[in-house]
Amino acid sequence: MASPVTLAIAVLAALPLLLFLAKAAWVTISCYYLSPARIRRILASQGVQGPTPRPLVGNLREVSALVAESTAHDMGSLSHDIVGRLLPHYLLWSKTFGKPFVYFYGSEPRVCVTDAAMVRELLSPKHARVTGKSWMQRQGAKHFIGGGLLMANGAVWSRQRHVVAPAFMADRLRGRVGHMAECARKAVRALREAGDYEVEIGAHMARLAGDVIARTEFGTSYETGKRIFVLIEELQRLTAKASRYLWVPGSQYFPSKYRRQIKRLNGELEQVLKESIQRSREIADEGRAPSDAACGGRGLLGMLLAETEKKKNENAAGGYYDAQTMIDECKTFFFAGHETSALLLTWAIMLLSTHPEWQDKARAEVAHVCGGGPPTADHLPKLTVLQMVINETLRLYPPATLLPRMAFEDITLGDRESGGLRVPKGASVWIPVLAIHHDEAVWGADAHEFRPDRFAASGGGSRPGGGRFLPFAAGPRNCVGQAYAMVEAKVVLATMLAGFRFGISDEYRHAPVNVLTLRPRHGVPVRLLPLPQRS
Ligand code: HEM
Repeated sequence: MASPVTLAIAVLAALPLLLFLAKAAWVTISCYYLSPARIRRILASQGVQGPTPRPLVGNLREVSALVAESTAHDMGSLSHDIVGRLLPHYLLWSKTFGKPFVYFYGSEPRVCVTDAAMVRELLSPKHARVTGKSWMQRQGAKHFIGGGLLMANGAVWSRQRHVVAPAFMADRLRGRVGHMAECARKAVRALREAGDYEVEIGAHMARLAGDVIARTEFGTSYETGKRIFVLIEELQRLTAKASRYLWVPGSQYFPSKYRRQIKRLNGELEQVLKESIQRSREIADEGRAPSDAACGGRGLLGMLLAETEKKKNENAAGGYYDAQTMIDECKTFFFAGHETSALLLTWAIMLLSTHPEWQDKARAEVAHVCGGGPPTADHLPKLTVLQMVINETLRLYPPATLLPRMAFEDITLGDRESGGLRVPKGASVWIPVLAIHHDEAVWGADAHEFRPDRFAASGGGSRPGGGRFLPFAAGPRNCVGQAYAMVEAKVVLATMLAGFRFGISDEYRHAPVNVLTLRPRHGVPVRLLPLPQRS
């Protein structure tokens, strides 16, 4: 039997481990039980109710079951009334518990807010530093975009935003229009030469949007960057699978087949990006970069390289653009600048194919403004019908259907005296953009119809919904690529309209689904009728 001295030594030796385990247990209980329960109580005291959450899993099972049921089949008709299909839990719970209501995504409380004034306030500069992306979101995106701008928070986000934002200013965008038009012309030429009567346009738009971002921001092409896009897409798919159990405490450390695959693919992606960045750096160092190429020129990669150079010259320690941040930022922009734009173009072509009267109007405007030539920076503001079509597409089919913001401090939305909403630290506010865009109280009885002229009063502008048009979010943390995306959409759609008449294929099955972004489950097959081209 051990003597009391030996026992005391053993206890002392094990003390750090015991303390560590006790701390881990306390943090787990606090994160997964005490804090969510506290937030639920505070919200309930203000009348904010919701479905009863189960321990750990919250209301995840209900959300999954409702969405699985509503999206089990294609839509019977080509209706744009898609809120019940994509956000069935929102419809059910807002009806049952009123607005706002709260549900639990695992142990993360999500307060669903639609009130226009509260949404505006939440997205305003007032809360920009004290709200951001939650642990769950960051963990979910960690392996395919890492700590780039989209997932950064607080002071780090602010600095990163400050560095990249100038790359997307209006004066710099003018220089991109020629490249975008060239990419679009190449795509139209390839489609005409292939002679395909019927094509799945989504795949072509994804490739074209990839070509545009690769060329304008990274000084490369879709073909060269192809491996990057393929890897990001694959990583996104695997990460979504691996994240299904993030609600289980410590699950991020469990070994799984997905995690092994993610590690391997992420390693490959980072290697490809490192080589590409190194190549650009060498070209810039040798002064071989053409004046308008990405490196050393106007593109994002050029700005990031300049930033790291600046840090090196200043000999600054802990600069925000170290090698890993640079790689994460490249991943972020390859991802964010590609998929959403491709979806906007795809849905716009679906809507124009099914509304020939708007297709004719938009084509007539393109012919009138561009005179049969490629669209230029000076033409774009004059394409107001096209602008209305793009806005109406983004209203009906916003690629990002939900906007999440976690409160890192207690915040109050609205006037506390007159019934403002106190959002406790640790709660996420979710803005259901899709539901707001389809709200009849905002847009009228025809809210689910494709009626681009509702944007006519503002000359194709974006404000008829009184600040409730949010495809790019709003405030300081809005989409940094918004102007870029609009320029790109106009250039591509103008070129497509000049190249073809399009109609929806009999094979088209209307089945919008929300897989991180709002996409057509079976793609969008269209019939293309080539139009005569100016020689
Ligand atoms: C139709 C096309 C696009 C749509 C609908 C769209 C939508 C959005 C939305 C809603 C956000 C806010 C997300 C959030 O905070 O949760 C966002 C952020 C962002 N977008 Fe876009 N986007 C589009 C195109 C682009 C393009 C072309 C780029 C890059 C060239 C881009 C880069 C980004 C980045 C980096 C952020 C994070 C900004 C920040 O947190 O400061 N997006 N986008």
